[in-house]
Amino acid sequence: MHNPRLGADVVAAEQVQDVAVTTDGKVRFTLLLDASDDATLVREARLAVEGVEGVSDVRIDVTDPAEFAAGRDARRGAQRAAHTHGHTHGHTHAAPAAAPRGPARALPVMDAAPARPATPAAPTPVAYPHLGKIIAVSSGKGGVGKSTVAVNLAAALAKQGARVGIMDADIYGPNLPLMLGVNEAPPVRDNMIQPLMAFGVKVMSIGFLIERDQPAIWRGPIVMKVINQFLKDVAWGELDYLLVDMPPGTGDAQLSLVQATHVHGAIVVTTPQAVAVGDALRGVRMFERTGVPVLGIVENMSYLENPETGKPIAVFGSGGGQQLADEVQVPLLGQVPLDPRVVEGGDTGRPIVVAAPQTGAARALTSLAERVAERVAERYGVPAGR
Ligand SMILES: Nc1ncnc2c1ncn2[C@@H]1O[C@H](COP(=O)(O)OP(=O)(O)OP(=O)(O)O)[C@@H](O)[C@H]1O
Repeated sequence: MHNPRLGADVVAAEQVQDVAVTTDGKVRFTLLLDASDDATLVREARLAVEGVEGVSDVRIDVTDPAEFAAGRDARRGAQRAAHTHGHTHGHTHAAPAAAPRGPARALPVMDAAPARPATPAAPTPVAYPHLGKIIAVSSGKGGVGKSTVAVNLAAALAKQGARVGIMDADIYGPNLPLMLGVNEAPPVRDNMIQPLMAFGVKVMSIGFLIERDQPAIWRGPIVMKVINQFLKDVAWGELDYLLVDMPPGTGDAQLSLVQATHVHGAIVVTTPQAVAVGDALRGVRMFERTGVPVLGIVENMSYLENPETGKPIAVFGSGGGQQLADEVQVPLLGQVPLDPRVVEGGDTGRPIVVAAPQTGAARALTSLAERVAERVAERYGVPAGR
């Protein structure tokens, strides 16, 4: 497998580490992925290994090369310390052979303990074909209107006849209940959590399960559990799209989602200011590094419409979304104007595409939904039954 950045094979370039194989064909390895590495390497590596005869399962831990090196040094230090403690038993210890950094240090066939128990292997993503295309709506920083875009996109896709679900993975600030005007404990039937319905969209939020004022004491591992449970234990039925409203930034939830399932695409929301665009760029890179195709950029709060002429007034500068889209070579899927009715829609639980569909903002969000459906169809074909 060739890495275009290095002009070399990934194995020769020592990007593949800690290879372990079980007798029943499970393969696990660490892939060292530099920030500037090609986005598709993870998926290519998975496909390449899956294509090998006898391989039944592939787990890839994607790690930053610097982090990997730091972790290795720490492990070596610990190994040395362990070997220098006083021994009363009679055998001699071989010096802790500093593991030769040969290319792709293949461990022998391994059925017992993992080589590096301190770093749990990334779980193998589970496919949920009945959920349709899973699309993460993300942003580099908070407050750019990511949840607003997500709920309006969901409602607009449903209006266009698609079967749509939306869930949030934001344990710190779940916005869906307020923005979609639904907030009650979801019923449980046959051990499955029943999603709530709003504007033709099936909704599941952490906000349904926690008290509004409860402190956000949940951290990392809980995110993974919640995401898995929402994917597995919610009675979504057959969907065309499942939108996931991600927390801002590039943290646990993003990683948890891509480890939990195959994410078909990401939409990155930004505002026109350069600073928001810089954060968004990091968001895009994160998805690329984990093999999730970025479907495109949405520029929100792009401009204000002059109430008399309808002409755009650039309040926060202009061109940021396009600049980001050009830089990462994905389309700018839409530009949504600033409109106080968007806020009202969010606060009253009636998304603007439903409450005031004739407004410029609603029209921009509706055409955004069309563009997203087109992008998904270009990549994966038109959903069955549509
Ligand atoms: N196009 C718009 N015009 C006017 N107000 C908007 C627009 N988009 C979003 N807003 C408002 O901006 C605020 C932040 O939006 P939202 O909660 O969707 O952002 P977010 O990026 O999801 O933030 P966080 O992830 O931090 O919760 C909300 O009050 C929302 O109503």
